[in-house]
Parts: sequence; C-alpha cells; structure tokens
Amino acid sequence: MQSTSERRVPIGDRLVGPNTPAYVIGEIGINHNAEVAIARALIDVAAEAGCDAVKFQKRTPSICVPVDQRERIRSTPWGDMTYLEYKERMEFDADAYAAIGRHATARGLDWFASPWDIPSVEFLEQFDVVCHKVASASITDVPLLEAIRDTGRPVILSTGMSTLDEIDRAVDVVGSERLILLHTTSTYPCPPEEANLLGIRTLGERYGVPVGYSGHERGLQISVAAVAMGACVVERHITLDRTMWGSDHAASLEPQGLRQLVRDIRVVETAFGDGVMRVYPGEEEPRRRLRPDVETLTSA
Ligand SMILES: C=C(OP(=O)(O)O)C(=O)O
Repeated sequence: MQSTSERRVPIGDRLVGPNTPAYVIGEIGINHNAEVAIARALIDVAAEAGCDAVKFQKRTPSICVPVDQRERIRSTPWGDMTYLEYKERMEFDADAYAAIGRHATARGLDWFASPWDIPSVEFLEQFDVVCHKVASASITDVPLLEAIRDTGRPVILSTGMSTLDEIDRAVDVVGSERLILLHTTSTYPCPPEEANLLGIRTLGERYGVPVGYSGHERGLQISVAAVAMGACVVERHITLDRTMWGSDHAASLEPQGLRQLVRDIRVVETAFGDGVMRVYPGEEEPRRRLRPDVETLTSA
C-alpha cells in the first residue's frame, strides 16, 4: 500500500510522497484546442473536482516534431494544413500562459507543463512553475533532461514505453533528490492487461523515490487501484467532452468522471486507516450482540 521510499518532494505548497494524499493532476495537455476559454473551463473543472494541479504540454514544433511527420496533411477545424502547421497552431503564447496560470492560481491549483524541447523549458521558467514534467516520449532526450535538471525544480518523470535501462539513464541524469517517477503505459487507451500496476512497486524499490501513476486507460478503477498500491500522484487527461475534435479527447475523463475519480481516491485513502488493530465504536453493539460471552469494551 505504500512505496518503499519515505522521501517526499515539495511541489507548490504540498509535500508529495508516501503517506500523503495523492497529488491529482488534471492533464489538459492539448485538449484546450488552442482556445484560452477552453483551458480556463478545464481549470474550473479540475478545481471543482478537487484536483491539486493542472498540466499542459509545451512544444517548439520546429524542434520537436519529427522531420518525417512535418509535411503530412491533416484536416483540422482551421482547414487542411501540414502537421507542423497544426502543431504550431496548437501552441499558446506567453500572454495566454500568463492568463491561464493566473486563473489556475486563483482557483487554488498548481500548474505546470511537460516541456518537449529546451526552448520550452526556458519559456516555462518565466512563469515560476511549481515543477517540470518529463513526458514518456522525452526520457531518452538527455540534453532536455539536463536542461530540466538545471532549473533546480522538482521533476515528475513518466516512464511509458521505456526499458529499465532507459529509466536508469534518465534517473542518472536528473538525479533522485527532487524526483517523482510516474509508472505509465503509453498505449491509448491502455487495456487492463498492459497497466502492470505492480510496476509502481518495481520503480519504488529500484529508485527509492516517490512513485505515481499516469493513466491512459478507460474508466476509473485502475487509477484508484494505483493509489491503493502506493501511487502518490495520479495524472489523467481531462476534457470538456470526449467527442470534441482532437487526438486526446476520446481517451480523457469528462467533468463527471474526474469528480468521481477524485472522490473515489479520497474515499480509498481514508479507508487505508493506520493499520493499528482496534475495535471501533460502531462495532461495540454488534460485538455485544454477537458475542454475548465477551465483556463489552466500555465495561472492560
Ligand atoms: C505525454 C505526457 O505524459 P505521459 O507520458 O505521462 O503520458 C506529457 O506529460 O506530455
């Protein structure tokens, strides 16, 4: 139920790690569809559900979009364009991030992003974000990992599509001092047989750092189970409506699902208790009734 490390990492006003409530991240990612109004609405959804943070993805497409994908034509709500033009169209500028960040803070949420290239790290630094996230896609990008490490901020690093060797090398670069690892399977949607939640324990035992879970499955059960297995962070994609245009909406949680997820996580955390064996007040009457031969606790 708990990870092997007792280490906790400060993120914003929170200490994240074992024996603390799971830090729940609403991953807005690119589900804002390049509209600040949608980003603001998703921040409201995350705040009302009781999330701790919202997260974005920040790219410099001319750097991080693979060359062989740039020219392929994509139909978008803004007309047909190359994939590179589409990725450029999806980026918010500094003014937009400033507005979004203010809104998140006003709603009591931390906010940060996964920078997908070094200029994006520099871009995010101007906002004094609470941490940086390393997307699973980026964990073999050593110069990016070094740039993120050199900010001195806490790092949340996802481990989808990775071998243990690749994770070892990423942890070597980033260092374990302010590191949280996320167990992840990058299959969209992730079937239960690929969730491999025992990986949460493997990562905790191997690296001695807090471990969370970035979920891409349908539904809520697996994310709640991740918390029961010691995940101290849960990240899920969120959307206003799963039928909206865009690649990540279909595999995201809608507002009601997100509310239910946070509620279920908190119920399960409350149910962890403290492991001390005792007879609860609510058990006294059934104990008297069902075990008449045993003295009641109050008279004992
Ligand atoms: C894709 C991302 O994360 P993950 O690998 O956890 O899905 C991200 O943070 O941009």
